[in-house]
This record gives sequence, C-alpha cells and structure tokens, in this order.
Amino acid sequence: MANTIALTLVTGFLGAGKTTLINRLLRDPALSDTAVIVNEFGAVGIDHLLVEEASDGVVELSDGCLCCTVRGALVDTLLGLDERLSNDRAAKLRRVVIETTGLADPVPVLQALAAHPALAARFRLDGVVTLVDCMYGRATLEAHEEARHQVAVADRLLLTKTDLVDADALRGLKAYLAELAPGLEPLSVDEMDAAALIDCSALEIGSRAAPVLREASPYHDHHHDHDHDHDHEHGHSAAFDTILLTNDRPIVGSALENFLDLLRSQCGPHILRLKGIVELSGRPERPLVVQGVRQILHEPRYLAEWPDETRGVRLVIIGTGLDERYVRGVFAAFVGEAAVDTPDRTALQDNPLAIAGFRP
Ligand SMILES: Nc1nc2c(ncn2[C@@H]2O[C@H](COP(=O)(O)OP(=O)(O)OP(=O)(O)O)[C@@H](O)[C@H]2O)c(=O)[nH]1
Repeated sequence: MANTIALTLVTGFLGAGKTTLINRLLRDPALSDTAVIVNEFGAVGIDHLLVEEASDGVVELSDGCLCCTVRGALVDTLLGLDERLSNDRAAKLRRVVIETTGLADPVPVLQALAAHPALAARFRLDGVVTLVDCMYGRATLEAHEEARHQVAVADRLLLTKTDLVDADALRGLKAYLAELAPGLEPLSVDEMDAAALIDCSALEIGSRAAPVLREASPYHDHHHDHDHDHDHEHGHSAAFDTILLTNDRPIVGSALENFLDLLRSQCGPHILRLKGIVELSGRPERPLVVQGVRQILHEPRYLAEWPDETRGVRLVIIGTGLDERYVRGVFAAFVGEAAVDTPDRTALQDNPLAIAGFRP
C-alpha cells in the first residue's frame, strides 16, 4: 500500500478556529476515510475534549508542542496508526489530518515528515491548510514569527471570523496576506464543504513549503522544555506562559463571569488564549465551554454531555508575561479558596460589567 494516505496539516495561531474546522470535518460523511491527530499544548489537554467525535478516528497527541518535543511522537503515532483505529477505519484510511497547536511552527513538522523514509513510503503530504483569524490575524502575524511561517508555507489559506469584521478590515488583511504569501488567494472558511476546503490535491503541493524547508536548518537548536507548564521557550519568537486553573467543585455562574471579567481587565494585553470546561453549579449535568481569544470572549456553549469523568472547573490560559501568582490568587478567591494574602472575592466582584451568557 505505497504512498496512498494523504496528509493534511491544519495550522493557524491560537484561537484561529482549527478545532471548529476539525469538528466540521468529522461531521462530513465525505471524510469517513479520515483520521484526525490532535496535538495538545501545555499540561492540560482541553482540545481533545472539544473535538466532538472523541471516538474512533481521533487520536490525541499530548504533552508537547508538535514543532519540537513531540516530533518523534508524531512519527510513532503515524506509523502505529492502524493499531489506534478500528479495523474498519484503518482499512478505509485515505487521509490523515494533523491539527497542530496554535503555537507550532509547521516547518520543523514538515521536515520531520519529509525526512522519515517509512513515513514517506506510506504518506504523501497533500497540503498545509492555514487558518487566519480575521479579527486578530494582522496583529498576530506582525507579532509572532510562527504565525508568519504558518502563512508562508500554506497551500491553502482559510479566513475565519469574517462575520466579526467589516469589509475594510477584510481587504486590509487580504492585502497583508498577499505580501506574506504572494499568489495565494485566501478563501473564507464558510465558502465550501469542509472536505473541499482541506483537499489540496489539485494544487501544486510542496511548492510553497519547499523554499522554507531548504532555508531552515533541520535540527535548529531548540531549548527543549519538556515540562511544558510554563515558559514555552524553545525557538519560538517569545516566551509563552500556560496557566492551568482547576477546581474540583462547580462554580456559580456569576462568580465565573466576574472572574473572567476581572482577568480580562487586569491581564487582557497578556492573554493570547483562554479556554476551559466548566461545571456550573446551576447546571451540573452539562459542561460549559468557555472560549477567549485575546480580550474577546466568544459565546460560551454547553456540550451535550461531559466528555470524561472529570468535573469541576478546568481553565487554560496561554499568554505572554502573565502574572501567574495574581491569576491564581484571583481564581482561588472566586472559587472560594482565598488564602490569607489573596484578594477577597466580595471586593473583586464589585465590578459592574457582566458578561452575557454564563448564567444557566
Ligand atoms: N464568530 C466566529 N467565531 C468563530 C469562528 N471560528 C471559530 N470561532 C470561535 O473562536 C473560538 C476559538 O475557536 P477554536 O476552533 O477553538 O480555535 P483553535 O484554533 O482550535 O484554538 P487553539 O486550539 O487554542 O489554537 C471558539 O469560540 C469558536 O467558536 C468564526 O468563523 N466566526
């Protein structure tokens, strides 16, 4: 079975909409021959919980960022994919979609895939699909080299959140993207079926990635941080902090609202991404998914059911220059665990701004 499985790398900065696209892909009957590999960043895996069909066909690759520490794990996962899937899915397998973390530089991942003889014999790179968030795309691209690499090597550029910007902003972003990836016409992610969006077989594949691959040294000298709790600093353009906040009891809706509101007002410029699964005390049977990208909180939604046994509150905050002690102190206050030297919740809640949608 030589070289028959198409590989698609889905990339895009934090919060660009990768998981949303993956969920669309998984619902598309045209992709029943597809397996998805979801890469997690940081000490906690939330993404795989948000991938709705967390059953056969979805393989979680956790505890590291694909572009550095888990390249070996990716190779192993691809080579051992048959054992991870049902016989039926393995027999039908024609495509593998790899969702990278938002911070991943796709170049070393592509290098790892291209350089491995056993992989090269079984898989062919169909394309790199890069999602760009129309709200924050420009600022993100200007600030983060990884994001520019994601665009530079894209075979297909997909614009997300076009519904949140006006025509002028969209034109401006497209002009900027045309400088980074000349000749590549961005498509809106809503423009066609999910399967068609990721199918790059008609394009001249590899042509965009090739020069970047040639320029980059195959094993650039990373500072590897295998712990991955904080200081995700290994060749990325800046240090990224990840803070995991957990509490094993449900939280009151208004306390969650006020916590998030305070967090955004006090730490907003330092937050790149916030996501979590929350048990609200008024509605414990269904988990609330909280999503934030920079200062914007997206509409929270309830999942139909809990994806695993864990209850309570799980929130991940990824950012730069975050004051972890402050964030933990405020969280502890809102979940009722204030220590002596942390702020009092009543004082913190004295905040007139409320975020719609959190009350059950
Ligand atoms: N309005 C709007 N919201 C969107 C769109 N695409 C994604 N979102 C929302 O943006 C938030 C982040 O989307 P995700 O799909 O989780 O983004 P991601 O790229 O997987 O995020 P990371 O895994 O953190 O890198 C979610 O609340 C989505 O519902 C879009 O086209 N329009």
